[in-house]
Amino acid sequence: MSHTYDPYTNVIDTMTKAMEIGHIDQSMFEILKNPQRETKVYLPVEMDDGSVKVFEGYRVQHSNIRGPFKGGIRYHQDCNLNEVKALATWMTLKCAVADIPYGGAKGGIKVDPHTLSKRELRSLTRRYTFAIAPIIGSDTDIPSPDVNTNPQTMAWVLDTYSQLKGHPCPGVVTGKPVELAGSRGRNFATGRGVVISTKLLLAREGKQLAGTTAAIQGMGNVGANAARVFYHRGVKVVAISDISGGLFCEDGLDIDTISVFLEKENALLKDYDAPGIRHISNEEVLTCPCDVLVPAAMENQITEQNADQLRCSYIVEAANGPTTEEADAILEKRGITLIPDIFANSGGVIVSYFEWVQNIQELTWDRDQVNKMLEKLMSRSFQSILDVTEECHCSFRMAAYIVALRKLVYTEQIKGIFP
Ligand SMILES: NC(=O)C1=CN([C@@H]2O[C@H](COP(=O)(O)OP(=O)(O)OC[C@H]3O[C@@H](n4cnc5c(N)ncnc54)[C@H](O)[C@@H]3O)[C@@H](O)[C@H]2O)C=CC1
Ligand SMILES: O=C(O)CCC(=O)C(=O)O
Repeated sequence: MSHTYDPYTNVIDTMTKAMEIGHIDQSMFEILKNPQRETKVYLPVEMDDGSVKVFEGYRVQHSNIRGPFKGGIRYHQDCNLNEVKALATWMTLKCAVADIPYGGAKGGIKVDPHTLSKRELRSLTRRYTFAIAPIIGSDTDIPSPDVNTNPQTMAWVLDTYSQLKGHPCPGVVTGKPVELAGSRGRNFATGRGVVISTKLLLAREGKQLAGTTAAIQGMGNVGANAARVFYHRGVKVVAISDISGGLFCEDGLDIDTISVFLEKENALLKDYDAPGIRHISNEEVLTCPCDVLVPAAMENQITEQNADQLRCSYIVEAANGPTTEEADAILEKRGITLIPDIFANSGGVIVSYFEWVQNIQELTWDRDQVNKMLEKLMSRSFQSILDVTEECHCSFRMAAYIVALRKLVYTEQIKGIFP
């Protein structure tokens, strides 16, 4: 039966199932069911025409059981508290799966940033930073980019926060420009991690990246960088899309040329053309024939409405929460193997961790060192997920949740919350 999609219900239901399958102490669940803190702020901004507009913003701090709160900031017209709660919860689970010493948080502002000038966007970001400044900091809560935010946004957050404190505070955000103490490799990291996840999955089945076909929904930071790394590793990227629609080419798209086109301001795929390319809808990108489907846009894209029509063998979730619970069940029945978001897109937060470590130690690592360490950490956490699929005879999603929940429960127990 179809119902209104609620990402927070999705994550809580999935956690509930994982607690049962993984035989995890249920008493802990009451703690993880609710975020530790939900902050809602109202942000007045003077617009370019002299009027004043008030925007709604959020920062949800789900858990700091395993370390400081950590997670991105999203600007989107549909952003709301429930979505941010789900995203914050996924961060807690993701950092536990990756085995990095962070908890989970997420922030957002309900705004379509494409309707604002650069000055308005900067004012809004500064207002938001002032509003959440009392609850963020290098050892408390460390934001980073997410949908419609980027290194420029992080530079504004960093500058505002540092002015408030009266000294440079590079460790307060990650995903900063390299010139402002950002890490080499962070911008590519989530996309690179998606490719590492795909490689690990295929290797387990005796297959290789080269020669595989992929379709990617969303050509932003994550999707576009995954597409580039795939392309350079010999993957045939047959379909891609952005908010304006999709492109398809059976022989594989020229991702380098398309990437150059997308770097122009306000570039949209609907305006791209080249011989042999067919313009298709966003829905068709999801259902086109390919080996690996990579949803890299928003939540709620693979649903009970289209799960039956997918023509891929594997799904690698680059976005957070792209698959609904109902769709998950259909995919499992159909034998489509899915690598879940809390592992597949963990490359971003893993390299954020490296950035923070470099900031604290006042060191800089080179790109090779970052990429090597990223691959090492992801291989290690993939193995821990694989072990649980074998122990509990469950899907990769269930196994990843079990890995995370066991660590969270154990940490809580050794800290001594329970008698
Ligand atoms: N930026 C990061 O480091 C990380 C991002 N993620 C997740 O990855 C996903 C994408 O994030 P970013 O690439 O950073 O965002 P972005 O803002 O850079 O790009 C989003 C892309 O998706 C497209 N898009 C938006 N709605 C769409 C729709 N309905 N259909 C098709 N395309 C659509 C946009 O046109 C754009 O190409 C989100 O779920 C985010 O939470 C996860 C981990 C880290
Ligand atoms: O890099 C980070 O801190 C987190 C990125 C993020 O928001 C995510 O993984 O969903």
